[in-house]
Amino acid sequence: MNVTVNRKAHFNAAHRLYRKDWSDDKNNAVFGKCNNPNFHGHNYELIVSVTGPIDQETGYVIDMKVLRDIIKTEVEDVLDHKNLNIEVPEFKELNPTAENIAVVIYNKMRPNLAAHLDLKITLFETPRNFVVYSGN
Ligand SMILES: Nc1nc2c(c(=O)[nH]1)N=C([C@H](O)[C@H](O)COP(=O)(O)OP(=O)(O)OP(=O)(O)O)CN2
Ligand SMILES: [Zn+2]
Repeated sequence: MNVTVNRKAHFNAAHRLYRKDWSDDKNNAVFGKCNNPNFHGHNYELIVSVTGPIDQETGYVIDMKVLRDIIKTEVEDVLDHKNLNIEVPEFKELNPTAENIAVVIYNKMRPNLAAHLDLKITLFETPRNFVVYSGN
């Protein structure tokens, strides 16, 4: 019997969507206002979902306090109030789209969880735009 434990978090970050190897015209055509050279920001809302069996002794799938601390260390401390393009090494050569941010968060969280637990990342970039990544 598997149960999913969910923990919400949030962070604020600035970014610019563009490719260095494209012309200004092409970046503007593809990314529009998201290609603003002076960057723009989002209030990202994150849901981290961990699925697995209930431990018969503790009644936990995972201790939510442990999950909270992993999110703080691996996500909030790294991304909150940062310029993703400039300050976060993973995005030096990777466009910080919602899709890529979700994959980066997954890859940072995954090693901190026991192998028998499944991980799903749901990331809201705006109240209406969100992505989901489960590692495949
Ligand atoms: N597939 C993706 N498409 C877009 C991404 C992305 O990460 N993945 N990102 C952006 C922009 O960064 C931003 O998210 C767009 O903001 P905006 O158009 O203002 O979105 P809103 O939901 O706030 O606005 P609406 O008025 O509801 O459209 C663009 N595309
Ligand atoms: Zn944006």
